[in-house]
Amino acid sequence: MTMNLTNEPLTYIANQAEKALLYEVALSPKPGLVDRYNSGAHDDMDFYTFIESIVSLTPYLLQYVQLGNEHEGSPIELFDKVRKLGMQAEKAMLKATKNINTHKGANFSFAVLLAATGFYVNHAEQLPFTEKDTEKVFAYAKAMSHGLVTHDFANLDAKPALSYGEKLFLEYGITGIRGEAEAGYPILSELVLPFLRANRNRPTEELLLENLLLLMSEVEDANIIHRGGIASWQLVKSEAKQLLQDSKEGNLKELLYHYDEILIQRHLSPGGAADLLALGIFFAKLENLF
Ligand SMILES: CC(C)(COP(=O)(O)OP(=O)(O)OC[C@H]1O[C@@H](n2cnc3c(N)ncnc32)[C@H](O[C@H]2O[C@H](COP(=O)(O)OP(=O)(O)OP(=O)(O)O)[C@@H](O)[C@H]2O)[C@@H]1O)[C@@H](O)C(=O)NCCC(=O)NCCS
Ligand SMILES: Nc1ncnc2[nH]cnc12
Repeated sequence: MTMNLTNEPLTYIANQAEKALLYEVALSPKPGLVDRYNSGAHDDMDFYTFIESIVSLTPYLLQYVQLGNEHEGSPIELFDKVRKLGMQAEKAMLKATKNINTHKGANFSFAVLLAATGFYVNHAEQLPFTEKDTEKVFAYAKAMSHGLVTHDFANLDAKPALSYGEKLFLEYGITGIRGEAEAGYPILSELVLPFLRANRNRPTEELLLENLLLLMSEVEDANIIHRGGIASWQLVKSEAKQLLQDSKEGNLKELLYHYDEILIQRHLSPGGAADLLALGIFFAKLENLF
């Protein structure tokens, strides 16, 4: 029998997710992405669309944590509950953005990870998180998402309209955000969080911009692939790696302004990396890293 917490620590957890979404969109200059300076390679959304989107998702962030905290069944049963709530959140988001997809991927992952966090946290003293706490949440998220890829991508041939993610699975076997969830978010546990922990004393903006480049150099970003194909994605990955090297000269922002122009010209946007950056910020906040 689990002990359900009062709302205060649960609200605290949901607030860190809201902050993470705000930090991500405010971070500038981000190559190809919407930020404070421009709309990157997007002509249907801007900074304010993201503000509307985040405000529409905010009440759901707390509900995801509460759902997890009150849950008493299996991890798969929690996934089923949270998927339904996530669909309502997705509807609210699309209403607020006038049908623009700002945070479909982020909403999905925050739903899974906030529910897993809510399930894991039974004592207010568990906050702030240690590395071990974060790992336990990933393990639970993995159990929640067991079988997701097989389940979601079964019978695609019979579906009349396919999402970008579904098309990429059929064409290349790319599993996107579902694959990341089913594996327990290794990109966060093995790449993002070790980087943020090791560099916790650096200025936040610089740290997060570098973290975004690090993600762009590794993530199988379905957004870049659906817009530009595999060759464009490979090129972006190697360019991001090179930029990380070059920025050791202390000119990170200058390099990023320039690379933003390049990705705008190529009409490419690393939306998957942006979502993962927000998730990384959330756990960094729970661990009090900045
Ligand atoms: C499982 C769902 C959440 C999504 O399934 P669906 O098949 O509908 O969508 P996907 O195409 O698979 O993409 C989902 C979003 O995931 C992001 N993403 C892509 N690659 C990765 C990756 N490697 N790691 C992490 N995240 C990734 C990506 O989001 C970003 O892109 C958005 C813009 O995308 P898009 O609409 O394609 O826009 P444009 O390129 O601008 O398109 P055009 O204008 O050119 O047409 C941006 O917002 C970023 O967020 C993908 O969009 C869903 O089906 C589901 O289960 N929903 C249920 C509700 C729910 O979430 N429940 C709670 C959890 S169980
Ligand atoms: N800042 C951003 N710009 C474009 N797409 C995104 N998806 C998530 N964050 C984004």
